[in-house]
Amino acid sequence: MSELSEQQCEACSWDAPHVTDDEIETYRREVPEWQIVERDGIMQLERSYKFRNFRQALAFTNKVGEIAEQAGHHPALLTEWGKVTVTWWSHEMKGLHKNDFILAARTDEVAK
Ligand SMILES: C[C@H](O)[C@H](O)[C@H]1CNC2=NC(N)=NC(=O)C2=N1
Repeated sequence: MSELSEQQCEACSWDAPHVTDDEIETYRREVPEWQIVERDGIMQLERSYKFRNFRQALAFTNKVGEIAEQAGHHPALLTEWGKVTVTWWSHEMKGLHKNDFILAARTDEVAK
């Protein structure tokens, strides 16, 4: 199986399957820096990246926006001076889907 970042996203739908605990364990090996958080009962994947200033943080934010548009799957982005927090989850199904782990892996790629 190819690396997560190279795999294709599926179309988002309300009835798509949530990732299982076993799948989470497998996927987390490729995105170990990401935390799983629960907000309002919704499981989310979250990581913060540090930068030297706001301009670099904003440039990264736009790169993440670009991969989101390419995939048709979008994160929550908090852009601050020297820091960007990226949170992925599947809005329509109110939880974590494999798409979120694929996009987290792609986010790590654009952070390099
Ligand atoms: C119509 C549009 O494709 C859908 O609303 C997409 C947009 N981007 C999305 N992004 C995320 N993270 N979850 C979704 O359910 C989702 N749905």
